[in-house]
Parts: sequence; C-alpha cells; structure tokens
Amino acid sequence: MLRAVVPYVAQAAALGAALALPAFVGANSYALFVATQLGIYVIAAIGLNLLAGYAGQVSLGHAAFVAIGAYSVALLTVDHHWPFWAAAVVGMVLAAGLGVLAALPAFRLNTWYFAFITLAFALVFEKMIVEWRWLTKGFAGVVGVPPPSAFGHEFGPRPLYYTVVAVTVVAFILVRNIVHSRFGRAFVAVRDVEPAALAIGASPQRTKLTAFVISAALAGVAGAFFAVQKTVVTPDDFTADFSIFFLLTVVLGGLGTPWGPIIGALVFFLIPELLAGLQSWRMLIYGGLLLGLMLFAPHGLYGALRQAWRRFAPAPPKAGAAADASEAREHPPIAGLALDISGLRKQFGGVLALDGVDLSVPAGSCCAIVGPNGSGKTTLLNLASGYYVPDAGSVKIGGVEALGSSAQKIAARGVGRTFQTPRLIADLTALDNVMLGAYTRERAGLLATALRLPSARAEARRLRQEALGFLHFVGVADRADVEAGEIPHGQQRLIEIARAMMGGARLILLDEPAAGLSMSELERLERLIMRICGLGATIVIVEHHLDLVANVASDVTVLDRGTVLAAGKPAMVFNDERVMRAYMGERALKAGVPA
Ligand SMILES: Nc1ncnc2c1ncn2[C@@H]1O[C@H](COP(=O)(O)OP(=O)(O)OP(=O)(O)O)[C@@H](O)[C@H]1O
Repeated sequence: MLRAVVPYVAQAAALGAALALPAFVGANSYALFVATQLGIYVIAAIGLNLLAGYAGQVSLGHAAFVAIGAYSVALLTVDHHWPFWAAAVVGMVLAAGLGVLAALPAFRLNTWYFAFITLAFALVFEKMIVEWRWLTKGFAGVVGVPPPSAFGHEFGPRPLYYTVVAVTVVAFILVRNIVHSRFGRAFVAVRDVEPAALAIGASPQRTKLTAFVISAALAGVAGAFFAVQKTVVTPDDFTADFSIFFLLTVVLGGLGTPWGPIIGALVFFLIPELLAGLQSWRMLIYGGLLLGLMLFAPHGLYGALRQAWRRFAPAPPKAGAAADASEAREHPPIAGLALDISGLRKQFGGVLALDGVDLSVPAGSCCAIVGPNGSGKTTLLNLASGYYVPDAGSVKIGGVEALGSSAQKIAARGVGRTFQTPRLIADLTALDNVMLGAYTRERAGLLATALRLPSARAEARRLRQEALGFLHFVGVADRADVEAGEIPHGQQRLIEIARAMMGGARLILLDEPAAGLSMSELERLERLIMRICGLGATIVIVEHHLDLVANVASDVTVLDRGTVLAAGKPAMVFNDERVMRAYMGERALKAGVPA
C-alpha cells in the first residue's frame, strides 16, 4: 500500500511545491528567475535523457539545439516581430530538422563516434553563430527579446514561470508515455541488445532517429524559453560547456530514469546558487559529486534513492499479471512458412563457413540442423534471418526470395528467432520483453502514444493480455513482472520463444535452445516445441542435444565443415556411419547412438 502510494504523493508534492513557489517569493525575485531557468534546463534534460538514457545515444552537442530554439525566437520576435508562440514552434521544428541532418550520418557509426559527431556539430554551430554576423549579430548577440504574450497581455516573471512549469510537466508526461510504449521498449532494445531489436523487426537507425528528433525538439523548446527569459541571446550562452552540463545533469540524476533529469538539474543547478560563497570551489564540488556517484551510485541519484526506497519498502509479490495470464486462452493455429535454401555460401575472410548448402523445410514441419562445432549451423540461421548477407545462393521464405532483405524486414514477414545466448533486454520485465515482439504489429503512432489516445491505450491493453497469454503458453507467466536480467537462464530461453511468437512468427529459428537447461527444463522445452509445431508453425532447430532432436524433429540435416553431410529422418541420419564419424567421433561409432 505504502509502496504504491508514495510515488504519487511525491509527484503531487513536487508539483505542488513548484506551483506554490511564486506565493513565497516575490514576482521579481532572483529565486523565481532561478526556478524558471531550472524548468528550462529540465525540459532540455528530459529530452537528452530520452536520447542518452533510454536510446543509449550520447549527445555532446545539445547546446546547439538549445541555441537553435533560442536564436529562432530571438531573431523572429526582435527582427520580424513574430509572436513568441509561432517563433517557438519554428525553433522547435528547426532544432528537430537540423538534428536529423546532424544525426543521420552519425547513426551509421557506433555510440562514441556519434557522441563526437554531435560535439563537432555543436562546435561548428557555435562558430557559425559568431561568424554569421548578418544574421546573428555575432558576439553582440540579439538583445531585447520581448516576453511572450497572450490575449494582449505580456507575460511577467510569474506567468512565464507558470508557463515553463506547464511545459515541463507536459514534456515529462509525453516522454514518460513514449518510454512506456513500444517506442520506449525499442529504444532500450537498440541500446542494450541490437540483435534482439532486429529480431523483432525494429530498425536501429529509425529508432535512434526517433529518439534524436524528440530530444532535439525538446532542446529547441527549452531554447525558446531561454531566449525570452534572458531577453539577450549571445554565442557565449551555448558553448560546449553547456552541452557537457546537460549531459552531466542527466548522468548525475540517473540516466534512463524518469526523474533523473529533474533531480540532476535540481542538484547541479542549485548547488552553485546555494553555495554562492563557494563559487570558486564549484567545479571541485561537481567533480567530487560525480566521482562519488560513479563509485557508490552508478545509476545516479534517482537510482540511489530508488534502491534505498526498495530496501525500506520491499515490493510485495505481484499476483496481478500471473492471475490475468491464467485466464489466457489456447493459441489459435499458425500458418507455417516453408523455408527453401539452395546453394548457400558464406565466407568470412579465410574461413568458408558454408559452401553450397541446400535445405528444404516444408511449412508446418520441425527440422533440425546438427553438426560439430564450427560446422556452420548458426551461420545458416543468421543468413536465413537476414543477419548476414550470403556470397551466393537463395533463401526463400514462404516461396518468396528473401535474399537482400534486411533482418528487420525478414522478421516482419513472420520469421522469429532465438539466439545461442538468450538475448532478452535485462532492464525490461519478462512481459515487456514479450510485448517487444509485437513491435511491427502495433499500429499506434508516436503522437497517439505520447498523448495516450484511447486507440493507443486500447491497443496496449490488448497486446499486454496477448503477451501474458504467450508467457502462460511457454509456462513462465509467474515471471511476468520480473526484470529479465533476474530470471534464470532456462526461463529466459522460454521467454525468447514467447517473444518470437508474439511477433506472429510463422517460421521460428531456434539456436541451441536446450543449451544449459536442466533435465526438467529440457522436457518442458521439448513439449513446448511440439506444441508450437502442433499449432502449424514451421520450426528450424539448431541443437547439439540429440535426444531432443530425435524426439521433436521430423527431419535432420547434418552439416560438416560448411557442407551437408547427410539429411533425412532422425533414425536414419543418426545411424549413418559418416555422420557418426564426423559428428560424434569413433567412440560413438562403437558405442551406438540414440535413435
Ligand atoms: N561473424 C563471423 N566472422 C568470422 N568468422 C565467423 C563469423 N561467424 C562464424 N564464423 C566462423 O564460421 C564458422 C562457422 O561458425 P558457426 O558459428 O556457424 O558454427 P556452428 O556450427 O554454429 O558452431 P557451434 O556449434 O559452436 O555454435 C566458424 O569457423 C566460425 O569461426
């Protein structure tokens, strides 16, 4: 009870304090000025947290996007007498648009190159503001930015403060809604386990770009308010230090946590104000704080607070999700997709991993691929699911050529897969991991999701029920609310299968699903595979566990050094002398094998 109520009380108290502040300080007080500025920084930090915390893309150049918003408002209101609101929208759109231009080439590179490119963008932009005197008035800056007005009334410090608080609250809610949606799940998947993002059909580039556009737009909005609050906009306001300041704010508060940007901005921003006498010690205090946090609270202040709170009020066992799941109905039949592979070839440098492999898996059947280590089994799955591009050959899925299609397009066509090492998103619950599977099926757009429109809410509710049904189907519904990182290995494998099914997979590729399972888990897996096959799905299973293969597969293909050594019914293949010699060695040949 206490645990459920306190977060709401804390949120209401924070909002109440923010709304009540002007009643306690004068309208023209420095405190109100500082509080307004704090709100502006929080708006930018909320956006940066979405990008760096949730989508894992560190931007070292956010000052540039704040500058775009600020200069748009300053120039349009001062030189062209635009109303603030229209100028702010232009600033927001320009920041988002230039963000796309800056980010698109950078996303082809890894996270750290991305960070450097954003830093380079900010440095170039800073110089441009200085050099483009005809537009920006150089070092002198744009002065006399008028305050916003509505219904003929100019905003004084108080209405401006309330407006900033309102925009901050709206930004917080919109971003929170996005984070809890399929977009947020995809952000985290791309951040933590990119292959899993591909497996559910999410494009890493597009996902990162979405996060960047939202983040840059929020920086633009913050810049718009920055201009009207300070009334003067100069290049000195947007140096690289400013970008670093934003990043430190979210890191300090707690990257990838909802309250991180707010707590971070409060601490980072208020410390120098409260310790005005210690101005010269400011950087030392920041440094000490950061060092302390890295050592003792790697998830930032919010993370440390949450940990302390969890210790104080441990979570009661959640019955809700499991109870819901027990009502799940049996899964409807699945129209399996045939897989036809011919002449498949793949070379990695000097290693010929596959050399002209043929494989035909009829729709609705279960086929196993076995072979010694390094024989090319995983490479075959990676080629069939679009993770690798073959050097030659053909891969037809449901009779349609899949060669040249990206992994996410193949996933969207109904191909689900699991990985040799389970690739769940550790920070998401089992339920969220399964819901992630529905990524390409979800219809609610970004706006509908951010605004939590009834259609988006109804879809999310329906998919949640469906995901619970799949967790129930694979037998781990009781883990629905547990973070995947805390779930035992064997159950993670089952959740991966549930995720593939949630994606509407009609052809499921399982890469060593029995590895590391106990005997009871193995039996469970065996029953599960047979049930899925019984529903009509096509299954291709790469496996070393030959008992399992003999029990579930109707056909077996044996690979050896990248070529097909034998193919046929398990009993026949396992008794083939060449197979025994190549795969199991001379000893097995003498001792006999399972059939
Ligand atoms: N990305 C890669 N880059 C370079 N070589 C690779 C790559 N992927 C696979 N290989 C090589 O290709 C060969 C086949 O590897 P693959 O992983 O497909 O074998 P496997 O049959 O799945 O083995 P295991 O049973 O150990 O998983 C190996 O020699 C491997 O080292």
